[in-house]
Amino acid sequence: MRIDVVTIFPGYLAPLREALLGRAIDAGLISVAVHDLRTWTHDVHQAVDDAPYGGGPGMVMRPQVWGEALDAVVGDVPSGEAPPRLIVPTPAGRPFTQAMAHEYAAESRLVFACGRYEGIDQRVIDDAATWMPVDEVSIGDYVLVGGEVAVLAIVEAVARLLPGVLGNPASAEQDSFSDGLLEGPAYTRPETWRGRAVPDVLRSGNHGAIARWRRDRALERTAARRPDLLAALPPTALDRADRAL
Ligand SMILES: CN1CCN(Cc2ccc(Cn3ccc4ccc(-c5n[nH]c(N)c5C#N)cc43)cc2)CC1
Repeated sequence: MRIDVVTIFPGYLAPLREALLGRAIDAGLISVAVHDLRTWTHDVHQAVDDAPYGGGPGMVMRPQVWGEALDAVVGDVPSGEAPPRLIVPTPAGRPFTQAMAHEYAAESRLVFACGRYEGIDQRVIDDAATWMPVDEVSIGDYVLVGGEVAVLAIVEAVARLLPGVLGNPASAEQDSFSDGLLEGPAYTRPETWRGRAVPDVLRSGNHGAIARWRRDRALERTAARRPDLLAALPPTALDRADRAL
């Protein structure tokens, strides 16, 4: 997978080259190119923002700079080849979900536009949508200062789903949300730590009992922390034992 990121703060994306993602890049599983938006300014101040039409606080990112940047970064899409998907993080975006991470993992190329200030002139998104799929997404109901942190989160969520990136593919298969529930508590050695023992069932070797215990803890945690996920489960998702909990 090829990933391009356009931002006025390239250094914000440095963590993409660390650890697991860094190894995936070194292994050639993904390529990441980070582009400084100011490359496409033509004035001495390298201005990327201007006052909002209609008034209001803050500044809006200028369409001319973004238009030239996306034209250059996306480039000419060879005929017959699918254009990349453009992902624009924004507080007003569609909630980013694990299901979307799987959709994006199936793409051969993703381009990310990192806004700052009050966001990017809407005409940039509208123009881009005439020649490539565009998703305006949000990583959560809280307010950040720009799109870079969201790109780090989205790229990590997508890259870990790519074959060969995770050492243990089973981890991705047993993700939280993969069965619609939050995962339950996890334990490792020592058996007792600060007077707290690991639940006996986990040391019993009884795999059926362990699976049941884990399912029960996942259901309890989901009911307590994310009742919306429980309500969204199809009726067939809960068996008799689940309902007895
Ligand atoms: C008067 N009001 C009018 C509404 N604005 C709304 C607003 C507009 C931009 C910004 C800053 N910003 C700029 C680009 C950008 C991209 C993503 C995100 C982002 N935040 N939270 C997420 N989950 C995000 C994601 N993904 C924030 C961004 C903050 C708040 C506030 C002031």
